[in-house]
Amino acid sequence: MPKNKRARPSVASSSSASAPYSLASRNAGGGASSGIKSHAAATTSSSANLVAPNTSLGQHFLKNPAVVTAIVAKAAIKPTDTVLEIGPGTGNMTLPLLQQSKNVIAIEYDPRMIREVLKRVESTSSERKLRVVQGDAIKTRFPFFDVCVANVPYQISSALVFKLLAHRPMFRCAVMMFQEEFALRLTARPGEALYCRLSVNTQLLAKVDQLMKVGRNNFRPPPKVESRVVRIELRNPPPPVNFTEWDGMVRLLFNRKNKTLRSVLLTKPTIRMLDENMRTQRALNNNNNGGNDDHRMMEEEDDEKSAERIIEEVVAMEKWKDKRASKLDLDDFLALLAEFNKRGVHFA
Ligand SMILES: C[S@@+](CC[C@H](N)C(=O)[O-])C[C@H]1O[C@@H](n2cnc3c(N)ncnc32)[C@H](O)[C@@H]1O
Repeated sequence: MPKNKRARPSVASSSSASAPYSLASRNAGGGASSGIKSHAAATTSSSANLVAPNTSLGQHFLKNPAVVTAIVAKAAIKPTDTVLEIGPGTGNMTLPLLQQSKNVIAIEYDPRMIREVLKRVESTSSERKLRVVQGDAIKTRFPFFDVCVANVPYQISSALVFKLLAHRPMFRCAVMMFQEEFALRLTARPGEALYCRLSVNTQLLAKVDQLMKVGRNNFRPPPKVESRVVRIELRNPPPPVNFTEWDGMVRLLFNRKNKTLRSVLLTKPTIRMLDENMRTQRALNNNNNGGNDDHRMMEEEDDEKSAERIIEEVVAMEKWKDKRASKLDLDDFLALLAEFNKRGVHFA
């Protein structure tokens, strides 16, 4: 796996995090509506692109206008849309996004970049449509948006995907650039080498499409790895599953994805953790169902069994015997979780 050398930025001080910047507010009342420059010209000739990139912040700017145009087209932005852009940098993608949308809210960590992107819209018809928030996108509360577009440092990819999967209200889609291997993990299928916890969690909550490959030389400076653009659309309605518990189970099973379920689940620490969860769950059930005799009888039967015995029973079933996480699909994981829950075993 290619290692990304860029470090995640340290968190901005709370006083500076999430501070909105807007030329519109600084310049209210002034400025002609000259319209933004053609994007090709803006990308290749803007002084913004002369700002020294800080690669420790993942600053690899898209320098090929054709790629920018293709990404913006894939986002299918409507004139009524609010677009959330993560990491606008010098604004190479921000400008065409502004042209197509009602407004753009951009979250950028580096104040130098914020100055550049604001400079590029100053005195244009887009000026009032742009709001830039300074902060770490992972720690900043997202505003309402219809479409998210992002070309971010690859080391925040995972946190960003999980943040988007959990975001409500649901948005129409997110079009995101990722390191190639990360993008392929999002859509990996059972049995493929890249199939992992990220794959099943993402596919449980969203539909992901691979849109295009983007070579290293489309960036300034070129990153060490190839990139891909994907579209993420949240499943609506979301699946009826407790995600914390689902992720608890999936995380355990993918720790050693090529081992049998039996050998992954029947370890001392796992049994201890599941026994603890069972005790908590039983205590809660007893409180909640104090007057329900049928339920109490079922609980008493379950009470006799330890997590270890229940795991033994489940992994011995024909459906789960000798199975490994690396070969199970979403329906298998859902069925496995339901089987454990039915027997009182919980993963969170
Ligand atoms: C790969 S550059 C992309 C810039 C621009 N979108 C483009 O395509 O040319 C990533 C941008 O994200 C910003 N950034 C890095 N970490 C960030 C974070 N945690 N939150 C918000 N922005 C971040 C960087 O400063 C940089 O401007």
